[in-house]
Amino acid sequence: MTTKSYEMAREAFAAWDVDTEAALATLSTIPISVHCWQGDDVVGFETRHGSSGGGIQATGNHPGRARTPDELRADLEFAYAKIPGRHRLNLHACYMDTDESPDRDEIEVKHFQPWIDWAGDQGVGLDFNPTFFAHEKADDNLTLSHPDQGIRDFWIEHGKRSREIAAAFGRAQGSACVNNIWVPDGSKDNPVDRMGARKRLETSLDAMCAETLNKAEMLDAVESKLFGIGVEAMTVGSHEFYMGYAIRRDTLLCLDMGHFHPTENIADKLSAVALSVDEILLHVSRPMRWDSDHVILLDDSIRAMAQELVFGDLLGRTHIGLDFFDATISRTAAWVIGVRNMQKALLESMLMPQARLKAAETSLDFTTRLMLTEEMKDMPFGAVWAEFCDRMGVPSGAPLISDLDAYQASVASRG
Ligand SMILES: C[C@H](O)[C@H](O)[C@@H](O)C(=O)CO
Ligand SMILES: [Mn+2]
Repeated sequence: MTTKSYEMAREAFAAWDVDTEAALATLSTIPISVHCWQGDDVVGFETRHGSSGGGIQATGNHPGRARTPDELRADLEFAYAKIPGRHRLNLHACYMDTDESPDRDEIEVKHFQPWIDWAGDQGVGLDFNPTFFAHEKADDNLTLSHPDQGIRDFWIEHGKRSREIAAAFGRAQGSACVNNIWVPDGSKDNPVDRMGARKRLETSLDAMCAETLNKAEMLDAVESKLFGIGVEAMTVGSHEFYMGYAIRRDTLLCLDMGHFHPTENIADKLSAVALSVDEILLHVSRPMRWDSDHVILLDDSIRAMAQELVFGDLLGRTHIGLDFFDATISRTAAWVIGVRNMQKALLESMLMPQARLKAAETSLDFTTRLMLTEEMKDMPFGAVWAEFCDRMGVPSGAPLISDLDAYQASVASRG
């Protein structure tokens, strides 16, 4: 039964020609790809470990880190139950679930079979990522662009196998698995041969992706980065590098909100790159002074991103993934808060009087545009969101907080 506050909200939005029912129906169809690595601080489940973190690091020591695939799956099941709608899981190769100890160039579909089975049972679609960090052969902060052909070949093989695993995920689940390629390669100090490094990266990517796989099963994406810890002077896979690569090789382009200069508006990039690539992958994140990967808030940067997706009609060709990892708070709460904030931002954008705003802009009536956007801030979005949660059978408000607290208490004794 709909609440009185929702009925009032529905009428308030209708007065601006906004259909809340249509917005709720659309929101229920948008999957968010939930990143597995928030659950265990990007550690993974391999038995062999290297020292290289690739310049990414989860900080904090909150109790409850998932130590096994079973613990991670239990945490995910809890989190999904507190998030309205049906969503996906973004799995990294280092989260294999097997008694064997394959090196990265030896991974096979069988090492991920428990994830495929679980995802099928849960109705969760899987996305995938080769893992080019946390390995002794990545300790130079160079992988696919390493000057040593042997090291490049090792990582090319890892990438090939990852694509096959992603395709197997896609076949099993009946929807394309996005296979996102991020390599940490870069240079701490000023390099003298940027061109050499970039040519090597391009050649390696080409070798890795040489086999044409069915796009209905697997979609390659490439993720750029401005800089990382230890690679301050140059990242080989910069934005310009991958933008060009994605266009030349017809892959998805991944835009991570933490991978640009802090003054850049990442939302502004969506419409620009959408004219050159068919599909986009987003890593929605919250950089604070650097690529710190804080849990996303319902803040202006997320709202702007969501508004571009909705107003630019980009939802149909954008895969929304999250990328943050905070180990100072409950990891399950971090997932729930982050995914819900992304959904809230999308809902708010869908509830904007888009036609009126665009008409004002087209007629150069910037006063009306400004008045409208500011008036909208007083609209009862919360009542529509609460209705969505209610219809989807998930709690919000105080009951949600007590569920999150109770689950955290139940995992706090993990060693
Ligand atoms: C674990 C992910 O692959 C990683 O966060 C990557 O997407 C990235 O953003 C590195 O900074
Ligand atoms: Mn990322």
